[in-house]
Amino acid sequence: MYSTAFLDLPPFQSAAGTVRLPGSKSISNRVLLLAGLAAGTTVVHDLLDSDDTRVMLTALETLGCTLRRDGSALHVTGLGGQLQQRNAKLFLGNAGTAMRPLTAALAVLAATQGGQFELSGVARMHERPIGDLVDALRQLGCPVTDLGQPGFPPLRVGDSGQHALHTERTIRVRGDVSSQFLTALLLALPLVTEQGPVTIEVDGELISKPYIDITLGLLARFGIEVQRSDYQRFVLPQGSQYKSPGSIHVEGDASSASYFVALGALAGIDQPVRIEGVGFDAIQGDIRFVEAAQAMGAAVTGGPGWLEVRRGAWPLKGITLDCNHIPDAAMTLAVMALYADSPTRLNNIASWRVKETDRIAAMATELRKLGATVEEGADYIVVQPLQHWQAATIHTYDDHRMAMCLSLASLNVLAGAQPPCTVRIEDPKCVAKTFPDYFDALFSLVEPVAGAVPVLAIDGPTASGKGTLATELAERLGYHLLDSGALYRATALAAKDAGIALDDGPALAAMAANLDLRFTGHDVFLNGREITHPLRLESTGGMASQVSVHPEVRQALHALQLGFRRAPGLVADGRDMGTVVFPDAPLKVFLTASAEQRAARRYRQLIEKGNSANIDSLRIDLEARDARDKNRAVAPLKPAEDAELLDNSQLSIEDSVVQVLNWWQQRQPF
Ligand SMILES: O=C(O)C1=C[C@@H](OP(=O)(O)O)[C@@H](O)[C@H](O)C1
Ligand SMILES: C=C(OP(=O)(O)O)C(=O)O
Repeated sequence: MYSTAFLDLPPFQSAAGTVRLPGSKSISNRVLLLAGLAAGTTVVHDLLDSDDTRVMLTALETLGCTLRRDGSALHVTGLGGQLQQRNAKLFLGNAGTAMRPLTAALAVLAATQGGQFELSGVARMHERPIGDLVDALRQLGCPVTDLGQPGFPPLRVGDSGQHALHTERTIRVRGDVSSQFLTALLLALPLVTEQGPVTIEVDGELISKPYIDITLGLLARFGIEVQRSDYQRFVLPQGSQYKSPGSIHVEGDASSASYFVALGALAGIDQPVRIEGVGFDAIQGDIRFVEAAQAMGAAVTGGPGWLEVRRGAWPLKGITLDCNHIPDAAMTLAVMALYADSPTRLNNIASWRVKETDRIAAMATELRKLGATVEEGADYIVVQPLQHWQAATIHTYDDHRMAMCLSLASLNVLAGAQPPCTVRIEDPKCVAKTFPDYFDALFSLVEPVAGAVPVLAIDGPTASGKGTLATELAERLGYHLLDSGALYRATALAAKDAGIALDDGPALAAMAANLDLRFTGHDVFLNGREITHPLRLESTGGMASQVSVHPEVRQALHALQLGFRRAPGLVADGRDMGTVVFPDAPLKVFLTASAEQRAARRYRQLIEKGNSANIDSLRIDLEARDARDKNRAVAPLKPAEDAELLDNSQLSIEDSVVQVLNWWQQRQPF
């Protein structure tokens, strides 16, 4: 996951390959609640692991459910309808699928068994309506107290007393703000069917109907057959009991699939984008996003549990569509619309305004930053095709779908953007709500425009602090890191293992070309053996300096180094990154510090690690190494002509990082 302040997406020109989707949020949280209410153990396979499911899991544990992980399966032992905790405070983040159903279930349990629960979330959750559900629960006789603004969380359900509920009454619930209120009642009211059937009627036109089908389908898996008349009247039979199906599989998230369906439609030019985990047999209504994408031109094939998407019509075709049945996935159409030949109008999407953010306003604002012409109304949005693209910083409003949708703007070169534009996504970690690894999945499929993956080259002499600076920069930018010195050090260690003399250039080069080197986080493996510690030894550094004087060795490692240049970008640390390996790097920094300072730093490092050291001999070694690096025939250590010089003798690490990030920012088009 990218926890950076922003993530710059370089322009991409094609996409191909396979993505395996994380589990459906809507199914995961329903299954968790049903398993938590049922008696016995339910084994849940392929559960979504994200912010929204984590808040549900924490809530269930707080309430006394037992959770046990077993590989990719989760064993949930439920309450069997009996409260174990009568008092708890639950924090539910911004998960509508946790807040609404838990409110209903706990309101009913607290009222009938005596208890009191407080449910709260993030600030935005406290702006998302829940009043229609609260009204329905009050009709039933459940005590519900507004702890903030009436009609919005936080709420207290129950008052510790026991109450007879009016289950004989028809419970009326409005359905035109969110279908989750009806879902919440359907999931909770089987708890009170002992005396007779319970009837729910919907007031107003129900929105997002396919989500009710998910609810009814999963209730059926847990042994409860709801009788439904249209989407208007629902009867829970007398004596309904949650019966665990024993084990249950969560299909991949169909809303998350929409980004990759769009990717295939835009950029699956020679090869398709294959999506695994969700297919035409999906129980999620958002699978019908595929029809909308096809109407815009996508070429889609599929079967049970898979889809393959290629570019069909190009440019895409503008469409007018009532999107009420696919409220979440429809956002993706708004970005696809930029690549169309005519305007796209998405109708009946008023619910966008009460989701993670006001999505109609947010979408219009951010698409306009890219240069688009957008018209918004109370319940619709019209997006014009985009000809004159602008690089933009996209604000994401803590809305996962804003981040994922707008990432598709990075394919602008396909719509003729000249030059192709970088798209900056602010707060990329907001995707953690439903798809923590979204950007990794995206990067595994897309091919950047040639030369468009940016490199930030940091060169400098030994002990100048390059490694620390480069690591920190890579972390702040979300970029890959190339510690090119480590390649030379590993070559030296491999030579030692193989008994190759350090002055035998050709033999060293032959070996370096086939180096079996693996970087895993901070650990390094050579031929399967961990070399993280030996790699850092002073003696290894000395050998590396000898190995690196051979032109053949440098040549052999060149290709290996170029391979590190992958999306979204690279911070390359070494001695010839800016001069030889990445001469087109948009920013080259030559880092220095006085020999005295560098010797002192190295001395402190060694002493801290419990090694003995002599500062004078360290300084002599360091100066000898500088001389060797500066005077070697091939790729001598020197600043590139266009390098920024940074002497960090008197700077803290943070000062240096800020300085380099400022230079980096000056080179951005934003
Ligand atoms: O029941 C569900 O799982 C959901 C219903 C939809 O909400 P609305 O009914 O509020 O449109 C959808 O937007 C949300 O992401 C998930
Ligand atoms: C509306 C959404 O979430 P929630 O389940 O919180 O309503 C969404 O995921 O797009």
